[in-house]
Amino acid sequence: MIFNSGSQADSVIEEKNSFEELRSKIQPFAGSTMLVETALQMTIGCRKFLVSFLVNIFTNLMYSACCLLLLWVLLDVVGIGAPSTIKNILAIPGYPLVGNIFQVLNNPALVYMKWASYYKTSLFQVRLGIKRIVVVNSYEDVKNLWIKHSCSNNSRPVSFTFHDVVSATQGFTIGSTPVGESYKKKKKTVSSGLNHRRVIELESVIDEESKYTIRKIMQNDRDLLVKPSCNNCRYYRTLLSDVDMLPFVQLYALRSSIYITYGLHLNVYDEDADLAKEIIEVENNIMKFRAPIANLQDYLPFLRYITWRKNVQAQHYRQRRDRYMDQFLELVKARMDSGDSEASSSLIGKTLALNDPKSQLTPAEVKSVCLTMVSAGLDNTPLNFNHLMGRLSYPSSGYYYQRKVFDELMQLYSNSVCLAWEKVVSETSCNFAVALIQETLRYFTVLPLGLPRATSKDIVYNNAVIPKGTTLFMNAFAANHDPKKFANPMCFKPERWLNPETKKLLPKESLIHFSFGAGSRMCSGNHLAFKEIYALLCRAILVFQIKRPTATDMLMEPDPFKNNEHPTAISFEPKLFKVRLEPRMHSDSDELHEKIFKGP
Ligand code: HEM
Repeated sequence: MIFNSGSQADSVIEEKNSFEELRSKIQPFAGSTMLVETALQMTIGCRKFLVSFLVNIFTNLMYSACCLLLLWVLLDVVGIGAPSTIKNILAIPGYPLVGNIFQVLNNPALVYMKWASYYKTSLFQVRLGIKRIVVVNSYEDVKNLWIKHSCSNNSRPVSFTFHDVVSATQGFTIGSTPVGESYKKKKKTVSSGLNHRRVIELESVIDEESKYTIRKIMQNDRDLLVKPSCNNCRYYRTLLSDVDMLPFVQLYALRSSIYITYGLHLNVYDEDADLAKEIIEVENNIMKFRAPIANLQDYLPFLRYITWRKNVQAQHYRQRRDRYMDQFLELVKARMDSGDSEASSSLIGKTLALNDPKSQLTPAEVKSVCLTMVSAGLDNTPLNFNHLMGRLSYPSSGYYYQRKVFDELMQLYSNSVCLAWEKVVSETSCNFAVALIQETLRYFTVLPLGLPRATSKDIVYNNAVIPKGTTLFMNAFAANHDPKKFANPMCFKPERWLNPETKKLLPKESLIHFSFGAGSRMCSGNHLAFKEIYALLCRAILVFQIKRPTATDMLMEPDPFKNNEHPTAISFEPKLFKVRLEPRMHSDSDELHEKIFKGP
């Protein structure tokens, strides 16, 4: 036998000695020498097998550990495959290979905000698997990087789940299209349909849709159907009078976008109810694939082969979406062919009829515009409105805000709810209502991390060069709650948008929030969203008193993070809450009641 080392030789000699000792002990008692020999051989065999087995395991473990160590050195220390660090910007410490990804899975905006405060810097970089991302937290840095550097900060990053799987057939929405010629054409089309002037022209749509929504809310509650002067529902309220406003507002936003886009009236409470439910469900689920962190496979590519369930889900929603998106497009084309004027004057109708080859969109670009229009405001507008309703249902502060809006409307419109009902669609003159909406947009910041940006050129900022192609996250929640800009930022205070003496709105430039983003890729639907919320809010306050729900556990939790049902989602998704609606009584409330039920 060849011994590898002295210690191994020693152990064999030791083993032999103990074997002789054992033999001498057994010998006197053994009936048969053969039997003893066999027993001894077996004992030694087992022992040898056990030792070699343990040595094998140990060797394999050592090999695996060495391989992992080597992999870590190559990938993390040497940096093969790892995104390179940007000099002069703090890099938040993370873990090998995955970086910071598992630290920011839940409520990433809150985690970033805490890091900004802990490391005393608004600007830092994180590593999410194979991607390096610069996160910007303060009001001032957001303003500088998004507005002053808007030409270099004007693209969108491309992700595997959203761009390659979900968007494979209908194309990307405009908000997720990287900058380029195609983006410019699509953006121009949507902007021309949603700019300030065009939104004023869309008054009739908002008038009809907000009236329809208020009527449906009233029809949903038997007590609200009675004329206000005969109504005594406040004496016998039950749990049934608590209402979840979100589905009504989602249908309001959906009907408005479908009409603006295709010139079609969806009968969302009757024959198109299933279709409406399908669109809301599918779009809501697709939004989840856009979440900046939830799709781990975007950052850890090897998961693309393991997390097949995510891909299957993404493909499933894509197919469901294809069905209704293709149907809408076919329908609008057929209506245009049959001379339907509403279809021809819709956004898509006008786009399809365009003859200028320069600005003409390809079929894929038309699909992308349709998709943007259907999906963009479907969640954000209703969620903001709903948050505001929750605020108004708080007994002292909320009731006070409603009184302020109502009194101002009465002062503006000759003390008539009927006149105010008409005017709130064409004018946005109620300062307190505007302030309430601005404060809701700021405080709630429905998209706390906005939509990610990608730099299209190098940006030199504070001694650092942020290279072209870097992903930037605007922590819009942190910037909107920056104490250097907003005094007492965690407090919901609509008055901050008003001049303390005149009670008029502050000039636009003096106070800005980032809930619609900023710069060249700011939300194209901001005028429409604002107008939709303003008209519905004023009309709701003219007709109802929004009260605390009868079930006390249904009162809204105002902190968006605590109230967030899906902390990994891209937008805040509040837990279910309700409000109670009582009819508002004013001198011409009965007349308004009749008006709401008249006509289409
Ligand atoms: C309260 C409601 C809404 C909120 C809070 C909101 C918020 C946002 C945000 C944060 C962005 C990213 C901006 C940036 O990167 O700077 C965005 C982009 C966009 N939004 Fe909205 N949005 C709302 C409603 C709407 C509506 C109703 C539409 C249209 C029907 C719309 C259309 C778009 C489009 C087209 C973009 C992409 C702009 C681009 O990339 O050039 N949004 N929105």
